[in-house]
Amino acid sequence: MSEMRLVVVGAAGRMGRMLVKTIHETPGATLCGAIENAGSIALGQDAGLLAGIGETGVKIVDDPLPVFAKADGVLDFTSPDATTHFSELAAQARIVHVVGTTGLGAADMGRLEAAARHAVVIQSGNMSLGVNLLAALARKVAATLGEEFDIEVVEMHHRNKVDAPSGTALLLGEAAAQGRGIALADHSERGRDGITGARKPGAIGFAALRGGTVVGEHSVVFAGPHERIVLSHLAEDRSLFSRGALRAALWGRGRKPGLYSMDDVLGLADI
Ligand SMILES: NC(=O)C1=CN([C@@H]2O[C@H](COP(=O)(O)OP(=O)(O)OC[C@H]3O[C@@H](n4cnc5c(N)ncnc54)[C@H](OP(=O)(O)O)[C@@H]3O)[C@@H](O)[C@H]2O)C=CC1
Ligand SMILES: O=C(O)C1=N[C@H](C(=O)O)C[C@H](O)C1
Repeated sequence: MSEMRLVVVGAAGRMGRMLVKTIHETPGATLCGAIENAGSIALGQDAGLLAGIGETGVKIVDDPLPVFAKADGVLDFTSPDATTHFSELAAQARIVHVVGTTGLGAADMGRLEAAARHAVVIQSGNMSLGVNLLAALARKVAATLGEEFDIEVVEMHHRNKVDAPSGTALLLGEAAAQGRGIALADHSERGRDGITGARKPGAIGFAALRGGTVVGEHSVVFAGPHERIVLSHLAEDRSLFSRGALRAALWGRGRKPGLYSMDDVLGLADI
């Protein structure tokens, strides 16, 4: 099969630059386009030079339409507004859309589902193998332990992260809720402050720390009578996420339209 031609949107961002580098290192994939916001100071620059891998001949532009028309897939770690817009364009072009963007609300997910009727959309709050394995473990542990074990999800990220709780924290909370057979929306406790009253039985709590350059750290705490089980993942480098995104794109090529997760890509759905 020919190399998969990939576009990176948000190409000047932290993840965008890492994705450009990872495409360069991945057999079977080639960079065919790089998109940034209109008005970005990165417009006109070579995406490879910006990513520190040398000249690629792919200049960063702000019009996705002609670029998507020549591509097989798009890697998208941007913002919820940008991602929902790109999902419509990717669906029109019938190309694979890998969505790493977090902070997506229910309406945004509805727009991704609509796009997935026409194209392959792979969405996950965390593209790393380790976190998706951790989620499968959290599901199992939650299914095994009773309600006398309180579940708390704790995360820490760098000072520039704009959304909380992180997409990963929500993914882990969702896995724990599935294990318990409950709906996360009805049991989540966020942002405790002041006289909160005692913890509600069966709640799944979230706490978010921000600071420094932390790539991403997550723990699911099961706190029971006189003992605690803590499942943790520490991301040491963003290439974890970009390599997962590349794996997802290559997996998605030629598949039937639909909304897929990293569990599908990694074969973890039955664990
Ligand atoms: N699922 C996963 O595994 C991971 C997910 N993420 C998520 O990815 C997202 C991005 O993170 P990060 O790279 O750190 O953030 P950055 O802010 O560094 O990068 C986002 C980039 O997208 C650009 N952008 C925003 N809107 C548009 C648009 N309409 N068109 C083109 N480009 C646009 C931004 O430009 P500008 O600055 O001009 O707005 C910026 O360059 C976040 O939601 C984060 O949580 C991050 C790591 C892993
Ligand atoms: O913004 C980040 O940096 C990250 N975002 C994702 C999230 O919200 O969970 C994934 C990773 O933890 C890094």
